[in-house]
Amino acid sequence: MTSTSYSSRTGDQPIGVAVLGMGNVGTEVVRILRDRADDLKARVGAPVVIRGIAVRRIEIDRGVPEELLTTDADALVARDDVDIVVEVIGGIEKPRSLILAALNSGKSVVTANKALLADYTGEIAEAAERTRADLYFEAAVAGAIPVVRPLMQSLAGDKVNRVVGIVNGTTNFILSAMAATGAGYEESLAEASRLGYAEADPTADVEGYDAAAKAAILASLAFHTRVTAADVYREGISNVTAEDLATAKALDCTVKLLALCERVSDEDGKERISVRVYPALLPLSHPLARVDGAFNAVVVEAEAAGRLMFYGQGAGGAPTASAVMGDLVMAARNKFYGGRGPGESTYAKLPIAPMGDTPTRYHVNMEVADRPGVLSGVAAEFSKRGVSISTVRQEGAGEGARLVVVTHIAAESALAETVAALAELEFEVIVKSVLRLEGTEE
Ligand SMILES: NC(=O)c1ccc[n+]([C@@H]2O[C@H](COP(=O)([O-])OP(=O)(O)OC[C@H]3O[C@@H](n4cnc5c(N)ncnc54)[C@H](O)[C@@H]3O)[C@@H](O)[C@H]2O)c1
Ligand SMILES: N[C@@H](CCO)C(=O)O
Ligand code: NA
Repeated sequence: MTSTSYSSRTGDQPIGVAVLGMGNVGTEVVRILRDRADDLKARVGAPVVIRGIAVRRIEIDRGVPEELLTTDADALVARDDVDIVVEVIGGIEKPRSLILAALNSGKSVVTANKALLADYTGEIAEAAERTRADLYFEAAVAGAIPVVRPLMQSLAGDKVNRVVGIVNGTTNFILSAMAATGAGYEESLAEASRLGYAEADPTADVEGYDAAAKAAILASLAFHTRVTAADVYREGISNVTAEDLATAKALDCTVKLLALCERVSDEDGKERISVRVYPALLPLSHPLARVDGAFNAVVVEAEAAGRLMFYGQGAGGAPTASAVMGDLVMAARNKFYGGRGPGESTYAKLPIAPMGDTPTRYHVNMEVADRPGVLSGVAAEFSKRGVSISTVRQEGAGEGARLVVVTHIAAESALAETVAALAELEFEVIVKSVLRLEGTEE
């Protein structure tokens, strides 16, 4: 006979919450907790009460009673009247020890910290399993957009084959501004920081680390396999030029920083997973091409469900707080009624495919001398390595003519070898840029 555990709480006993960090996200979480206290009580079954808010400096006026503020996050987490810990500090070491302390003592944790989850997913998930504590992190991927819960729960009975998304608001904001108005990279980044989208260190955004952490989380959920940030191939947007965007426009494409998670087969037909983040050309007809500004979108392809698309605000204090609050209500209900949210699922343990085996299409932009034999010489280098050419376009004539080759699907390693060989040709070929082309079938 199985036993069922019910909470012994009554509706008079509040659920105690500790909020760690009062920056962009924490400020909005605290505001909603205070402004919506009656609704939250009705939705949970018991009052949800802030026991304390950990901040770095008390003296700043934050519009909350001063007695709620503390600089001692460890002591706040350890309080007996704290049932749920909301971590919105960011960073790695401090939140790691606070989250582990909370989980080890059976407290529920809600976090928006994708960097931490992607690096320490094993340690944190195992701590939650040991004490059967709740660990919720909807805000960690694509801000307000429900995507963690759909993968973990709604699609738990389906087989997910592919997840492709724009999951970083800052870089999407920058690329959209550069494409639409020709705005500069630096000024767009400064604006994204001012609007509260960028990480404390925006290198995490522009170099793709933030998107890679989110890709690791998405792939873990989609493929029931533990994937960490180190498993994700990553390129950021710092090398994307105004010329790349102009090229994209001429091809009826745009450039987006994509997170791609997919099942791929090795030569023996065994299943592996490929998880990667890079800027890529995307046809304007693709649904992700129309996602602009700090908006994010995630397309999930599942065997029975087919294609699903999730779209919305992927960054910013209030949208992210919405996702945190959804998790907080879940965790509070579990405290009140008993029961537990879903834990980590890693049973499939699929291997990660090396980046060199990853199949993609490429757009190769070359400067060449327009002389007899050059085009056939270039084409020969592609065909020698099994990289099939889809289209070739020449622009200009004489020295410095442009040759633009678009390939069919080829392995990353074959393309890299081709580019290296082109540089060795006796006639002059300068590869100006190589952009991957996603969102097409061939
Ligand atoms: N801003 C967003 O759009 C967004 C979206 C999704 C997820 N996130 C994640 O949410 C987390 C918070 O992001 P944010 O934008 O609010 O960051 P933020 O830098 O605005 O806020 C963090 C706050 O925590 C405080 N803090 C740092 N160390 C502390 C400590 N030891 N004790 C108490 N307070 C401490 C800082 O002073 C700061 O006020 C990060 O993990 C981030 O990756 C942010
Ligand atoms: N810095 C992140 C915040 C949301 O996770 C972004 O720009 O998407
Ligand atoms: Na989300």
